[in-house]
Amino acid sequence: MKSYSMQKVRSLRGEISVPGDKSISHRSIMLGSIANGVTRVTGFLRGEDALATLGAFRAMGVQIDDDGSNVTIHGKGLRGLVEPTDVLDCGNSGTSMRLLSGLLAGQNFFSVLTGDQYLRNRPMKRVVAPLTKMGGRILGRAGGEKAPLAIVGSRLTGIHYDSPVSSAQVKSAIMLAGLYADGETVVREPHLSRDHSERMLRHFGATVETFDGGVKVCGGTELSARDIAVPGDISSAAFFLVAALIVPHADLLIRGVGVNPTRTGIIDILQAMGGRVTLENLREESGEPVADLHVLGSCMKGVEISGELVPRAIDEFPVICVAAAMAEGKTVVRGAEELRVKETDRIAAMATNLRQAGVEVIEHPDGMEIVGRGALSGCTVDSFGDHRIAMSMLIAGLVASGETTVNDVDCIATSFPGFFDLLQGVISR
Ligand SMILES: O=C(O)C1=C[C@@H](OP(=O)(O)O)[C@@H](O)[C@H](O)C1
Ligand SMILES: C=C(OP(=O)(O)O)C(=O)O
Repeated sequence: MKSYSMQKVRSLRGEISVPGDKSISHRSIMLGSIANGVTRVTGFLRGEDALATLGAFRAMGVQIDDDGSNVTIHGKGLRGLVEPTDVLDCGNSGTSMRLLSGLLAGQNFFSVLTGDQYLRNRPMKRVVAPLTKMGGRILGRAGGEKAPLAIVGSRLTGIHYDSPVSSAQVKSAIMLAGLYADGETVVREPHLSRDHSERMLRHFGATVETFDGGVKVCGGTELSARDIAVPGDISSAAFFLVAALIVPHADLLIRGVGVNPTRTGIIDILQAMGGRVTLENLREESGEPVADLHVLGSCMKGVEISGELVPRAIDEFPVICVAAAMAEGKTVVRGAEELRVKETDRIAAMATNLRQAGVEVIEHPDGMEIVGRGALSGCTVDSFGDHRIAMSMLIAGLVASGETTVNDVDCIATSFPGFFDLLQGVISR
């Protein structure tokens, strides 16, 4: 297992672009594969998670070419996938496993989904239960809670489902199953989660109706291939946003970042903390808003985060914790119990690691309190096998005294290939 050590930096400046959005990359392969015609994807994220999705569709008979620039998907239509001859390995990717569960539940073949030690420990009943209500037949370990999941493709019927969690993976799994179901499928959620599936389905010509609190899809409609330009991932940009805010006098421009309002909680939170982040050159590509983000070193203060902001910033909490530790005053996060069921328990992991860096952290079942002290001490910490914990602690290392070592950093490749080079390119010591 590789470790990486970071020393305190003197400054951070430059112009960068971050790799493509992970959520949109997964969905481009899924919808491109079941559409009629050829879908060309630019900006596809070649991280392990999205590549796991790509591998799964190749294993179901879809021709997907990658010339290093464009990914070209030769769509097979709604009913064109074929039974895979082996289990489908989703690696570390919850998005692959949960969305695939929905898509596979309505096929006319058998399939098995598995993943790495972290993914096999994450909750799957949240998709298995509603898919079973639709007529899906899915078995898994621990009574269907854990992968491997064995899926016997079945005839599905649309349902009206009130999801207890604000989760785009749950919502998307049910919507994808809904494409194969008789009648209409409606999903409601407590707060709006990312809506990339809704947007991309519409881009591919599906009838998708969104209303306050939910979404409706109708089964049986064929999709038409459409080209997709994947914007930069705001969840990857988040590490650079926080880096530039906490390094004194930093000045950074991040070009071409997806700024879908269901994903911009990080910007709202950092601005509320006093962070100088501005959106420039706002435009739209493939049905998704995109902008350049300009960020300047800032003095920040603690804030309270809860409610609808939580799903809008769900993957950014580890690095928000670093911003909070460098701010003045207390930051309180509540209503974020979902953080406990990500690649690792992100509340426990960040509490443990920030305490190592000298920060006072109080844990709650659904969140945490971080007492900002505007300074961090160098330390040695673990990634807990979680890419976002690894990158967050390396960002902390930019401003910590002495040296910060993060153990087990290979996981960064799941979402952010090129992270180290990009960071090295903007810092100076
Ligand atoms: O649908 C998606 O692409 C994702 C949804 C979120 O998960 P949940 O739906 O579990 O909140 C997020 O954490 C994950 O990184 C990607
Ligand atoms: C939670 C994440 O992804 P997934 O659920 O797809 O593993 C993430 O990327 O932070």
